[in-house]
Amino acid sequence: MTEPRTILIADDDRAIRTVLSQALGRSGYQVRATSSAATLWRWVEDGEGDLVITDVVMPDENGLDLVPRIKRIRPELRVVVMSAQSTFATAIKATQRGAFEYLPKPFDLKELLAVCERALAAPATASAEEGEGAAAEGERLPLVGRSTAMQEIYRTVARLTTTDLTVMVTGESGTGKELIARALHDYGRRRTGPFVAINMAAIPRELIESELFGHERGAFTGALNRGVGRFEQAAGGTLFLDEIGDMPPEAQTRLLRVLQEGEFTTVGGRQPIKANVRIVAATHRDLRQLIRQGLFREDLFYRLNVVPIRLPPLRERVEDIPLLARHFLDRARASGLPSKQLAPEALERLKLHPWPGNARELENLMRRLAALYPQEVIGADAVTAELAEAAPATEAEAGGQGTSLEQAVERHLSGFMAAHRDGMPVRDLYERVLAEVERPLLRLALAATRGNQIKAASMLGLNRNTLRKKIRELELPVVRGLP
Ligand SMILES: Nc1ncnc2c1ncn2[C@@H]1O[C@H](COP(=O)(O)OP(=O)(O)OP(=O)(O)O)[C@@H](O)[C@H]1O
Repeated sequence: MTEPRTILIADDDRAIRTVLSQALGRSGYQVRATSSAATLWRWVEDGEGDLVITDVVMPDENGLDLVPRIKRIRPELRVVVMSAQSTFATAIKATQRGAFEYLPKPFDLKELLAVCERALAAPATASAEEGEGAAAEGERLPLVGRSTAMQEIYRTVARLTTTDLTVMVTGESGTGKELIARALHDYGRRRTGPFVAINMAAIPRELIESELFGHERGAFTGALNRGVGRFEQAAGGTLFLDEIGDMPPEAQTRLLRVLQEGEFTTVGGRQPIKANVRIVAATHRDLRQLIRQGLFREDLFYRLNVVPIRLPPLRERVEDIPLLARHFLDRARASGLPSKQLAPEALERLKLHPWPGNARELENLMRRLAALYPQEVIGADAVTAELAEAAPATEAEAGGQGTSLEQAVERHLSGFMAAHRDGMPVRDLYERVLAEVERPLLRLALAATRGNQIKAASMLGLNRNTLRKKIRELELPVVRGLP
């Protein structure tokens, strides 16, 4: 029999001390619990305990301030921080000050037990976590929302700030994917380096490789000088590959090679250059489906999807709406718009909306309300009116059931427009949008005819050669005999 391990608990809430002591005791641990930071500190100084679980807000001292002090005198002693102030700032602070894990309250006892087990099992590294003393502890952190889903994301982001792992952020348009990428950079190891973003959907396909990797003079028509690519610009920092699902196949192959070999060459160049970037990729598309359709390389997916972060749509975390709305009104005021409040009924109204454009749609709505409505307190009517104003035609107005496809397309397109409003080359929008429709249409027709192009062409009412040409242009996979 090995000696039972001792866990030190500090929390000023007696009920929590009791519940934790019982649960940990039942699992075979020895427990000492106190309501004060001072007592915990004395125990630690005396060399007691194999693990610490501490609350943040205690009457005599903030638990977060205690963590670095504990790490200084007993670097091997793991500290788990729990807090009811479940903000992004708490998650980041806990991690950067050297906590082993951060648990937003309320948490599941099973989860706590799992954390304790991990904390006691993992070999102790004597060095304090690297973030300690980091410049960016972030009092004015940009990520808002306290839903369970967001808290899980904060914990993941906080943990990832001490690593250089590749991250894949997925979520609908406007859910905050870029914001997460920035948070990973701003609070990560590479925060003093550059943050460079590139949006695959906003750059003409034929230029993506040279944008990413740079080009030599004369590498292609129009390349009058050597061009530095984003990989080189981001050296020492973070490279954000936005809308990665829109990356053309050749660029995918090249990117895969860079990830495998850790170096790249410019377009037209021979000299390998060391890649020194942390990669964060993002997409609103379903990459697994793109893989099935032959449009995204599976091997590249696994290289990028090292740590996946899924951002839930706003309609799945309506409890975040009041805080977010407040945050966006504050931002509107900071940009010179009048100060506004939302009446409780207005907030209730906001919670009923489906938010196809997510946080971005809410942000735009708050700006409009701040700009257009004279009253200081915004009521439910104003919200309803503005939501109706901005919405695509409703089913009833547009004539019932038959228009649902049109609505779906319109919603998709408005998301597309919103997503690219900052950097979309507007010249070929018509073509691009038609291609968006063409691709699934042709794919489905080919699937329905088991890849028989003659039948598919006749089904579509297209000339066979036209279909063949389109298949080539749209880079559709040619598969025969599909079920
Ligand atoms: N949790 C959040 N807290 C505060 N602001 C947020 C949050 N989520 C999103 N936002 C804000 O909403 C807007 C849209 O976010 P962002 O651009 O990061 O979304 P995205 O998912 O990258 O969108 P797209 O896929 O369309 O590029 C930004 O102004 C961002 O600051």
